[in-house]
Amino acid sequence: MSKIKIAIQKSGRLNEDSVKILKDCGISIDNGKDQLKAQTRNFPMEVMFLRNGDIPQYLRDGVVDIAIIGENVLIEKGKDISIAERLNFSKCKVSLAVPKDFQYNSIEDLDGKKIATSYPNTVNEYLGKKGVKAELHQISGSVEIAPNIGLADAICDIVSSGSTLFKNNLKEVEVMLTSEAVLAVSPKISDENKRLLEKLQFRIQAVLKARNSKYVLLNAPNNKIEDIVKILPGMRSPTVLPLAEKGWSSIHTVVEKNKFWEILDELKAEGAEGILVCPIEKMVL
Ligand SMILES: Nc1ncnc2c1ncn2[C@@H]1O[C@H](COP(=O)(O)OP(=O)(O)OP(=O)(O)O)[C@@H](O)[C@H]1O
Ligand SMILES: O=P(O)(O)OC[C@H]1O[C@H](OP(=O)(O)OP(=O)(O)O)[C@H](O)[C@@H]1O
Ligand SMILES: [Mg+2]
Repeated sequence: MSKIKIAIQKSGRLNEDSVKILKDCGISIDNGKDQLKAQTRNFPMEVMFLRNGDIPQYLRDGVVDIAIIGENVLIEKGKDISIAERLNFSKCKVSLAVPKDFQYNSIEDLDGKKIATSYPNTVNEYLGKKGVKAELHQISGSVEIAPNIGLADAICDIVSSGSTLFKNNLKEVEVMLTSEAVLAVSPKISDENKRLLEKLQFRIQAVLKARNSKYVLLNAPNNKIEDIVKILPGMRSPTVLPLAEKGWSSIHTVVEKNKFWEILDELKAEGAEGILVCPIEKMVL
């Protein structure tokens, strides 16, 4: 039987969440630590632990069938590689930044300047579109230090909380792109492994929907059910069950995680009591 080969980052920002999402899909990796390759239980899959930056080439060559990778890396050097799922973790921006005292008004201010970056293609494309010419210095890490040691006038790198920029006395002036972890697919994947990919995608979607939802249970007097049901969304519609106490019911439904607090206030105003909010493990619509 065929096995689908997946690449995940060996160590770094994506590693832990990549292992976690596979685990939540019921796929556990056998002794992954310090190995280049590992087998899995419960799914015909082989895991390769690779550097994030090397993964586009492995996908292109068909050495691996699929990979969990930062979208920014695909934009930089894997535009020919397709994305099957967006995974909603490792969210970040790729931005241009300059020293705080740089009088920055527009992108034209970078014309003729030196920019240090690990993302030369992304910067060149962005500047090209704006008609700006700059001199690029490609470095592979600690990019934010470059202006302070006189290597460059500006930088382009990943920004998340902004604390690395802050610590290096820099300010973000242009957001070139936003990124998150994605499931990418080799153009050389076989038909047999495409079917395994579909199975995996089905599981990932169930996990992501569940992560984004809460199961809500509450009690309400029967004369309030209609008003409460109007507030509540549901997968089809909320479940209403009678309580042992006459005149009262229990209402159950699924609510989107980021809408939950708002709905809670409305529910209380309508007389809901004993509200419980529970995590959902998997969700199939
Ligand atoms: N501060 C951050 N916050 C959120 N996501 C980030 C952050 N830094 C990086 N990422 C995302 O995680 C990916 C991996 O980053 P990480 O720094 O672990 O590896 P790397 O040095 O880019 O790659 P390699 O595995 O090739 O050494 C990045 O491509 C980006 O998508
Ligand atoms: O806006 P922030 O929240 O500060 O995050 C941004 C920083 O995070 C990443 O580096 P990382 O910590 O992965 O170190 P690395 O340079 O060794 O990859 C990135 O290269 C930035 O330097
Ligand atoms: Mg990094």
